[in-house]
Parts: sequence; C-alpha cells; structure tokens
Amino acid sequence: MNDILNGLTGAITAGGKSSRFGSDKALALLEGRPLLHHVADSLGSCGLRVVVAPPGKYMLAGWHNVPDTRPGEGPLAGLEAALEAAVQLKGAGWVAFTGVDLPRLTPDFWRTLAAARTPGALSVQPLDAQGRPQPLAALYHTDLLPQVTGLLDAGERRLRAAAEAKSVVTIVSTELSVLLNVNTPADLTTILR
Ligand SMILES: Nc1nc2c(ncn2[C@@H]2O[C@H](COP(=O)(O)OP(=O)(O)OP(=O)(O)O)[C@@H](O)[C@H]2O)c(=O)[nH]1
Ligand SMILES: [Mg+2]
Repeated sequence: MNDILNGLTGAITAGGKSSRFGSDKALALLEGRPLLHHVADSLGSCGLRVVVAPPGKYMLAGWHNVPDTRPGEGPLAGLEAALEAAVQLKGAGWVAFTGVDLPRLTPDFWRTLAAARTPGALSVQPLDAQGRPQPLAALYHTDLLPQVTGLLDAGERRLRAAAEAKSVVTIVSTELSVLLNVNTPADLTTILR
C-alpha cells in the first residue's frame, strides 16, 4: 500500500528525566503496554524510525537508537539530534517528531499532518485545545537543522522556537484527545477515564 508516512522519518525524543512523573514515563504502562510503544506504533509506517535516547536504554525493534547531541538539554536538543540523524541516514526531508508521552497519537493523525504540508513550509503543527500550536507532535523539515543548531548555541531551549511562525502550517485536529500528554501519574489516570 502507498502510505504517505513511508516517505517520512519518524522520531521520538526520549531523553527526558520524567521528574514530574517520578519514574521513567516512557516505560509506564497504559492498557498493559509502555507509553513508548504506543507512540512508536503511531509512527510504525515511517520509512525510517529513530529514537533519541541514551544508547541501549530502550529496545524498539526496527528503530535506530540515536544519542543526544546535547544530553539533558531538552526536546529542542532532541529535535537537533533527530534532524541530524534523518539527514545522515536518509537525506533531506520531513521528520514526524514527538515525545514518549503522547500515547494517543495515531497513524491517521500523522497522515493528516503530512497531507497539510505546503511548498515553503518547514513545520506542520496541530492546534491544541487552547488553540496553541503543539510543537511536540509535529512535522519538521530537515532544512531547519542549521537554525535549530544556531538557536541552541544561542541558549534557546524552547521547542516552540524551532520554526518561525511564518514557516509553520497549523491544523485543527478533529480529535483533540490524540494530543493527550502524560506529565504526571494523575495524567495517566485521567487518560483512562
Ligand atoms: N532526547 C532528549 N529528549 C528529551 C530531553 N528532555 C526531555 N526530552 C523528551 O521530551 C519529551 C517531552 O518532555 P517532558 O514532558 O518535559 O519530559 P521530561 O523532561 O522527561 O519530564 P519532566 O522532567 O517532568 O519535565 C519527552 O519525550 C522527553 O523524554 C533531552 O534532554 N533529550
Ligand atoms: Mg521536561
């Protein structure tokens, strides 16, 4: 089958400390499976798949383990590592980028983002329940890599700074529940309600 996701690199940034969760949330179970596996399933059709994490920390069959370029510096640094890996392993193109803690993402969510790309766009981001772009479940083009590196070198750490507003396409997600984000144990309980 010709799946639009096949042309994308799927990337999960998984180098966080889970300080609010209290234990490694990537391995926390939802419906009997680790959050990391739920997220990985949503990106399973991507032609290349990378997880940015310390070497050997997670075992994901079919995924390349890529180490952080700047360990502990947050998800913007995780994006830098993911874009670098995508360029090295596949060449220039689009990366579907997310974290370990959005377990309700689906392949169709990513297909909707992929279908919304426009010429000249460098990122596609869904609007959350508050109408704000959610940069942790978004597409980024590898052309952003020099800019992301420059931002990090200048001290920027906010993921939402990765792409300028004029190069971001935003989409209204029909199913906002796909963006449910687990930061605390209570968030996980809420998801199950
Ligand atoms: N590769 C990488 N990923 C990171 C880093 N910091 C956070 N992340 C990931 O970014 C995503 C969203 O971050 P948070 O929700 O803040 O997760 P966290 O940093 O583990 O949790 P807190 O310590 O509670 O903030 C998660 O998938 C984290 O694993 C980092 O330094 N490197
Ligand atoms: Mg954090």
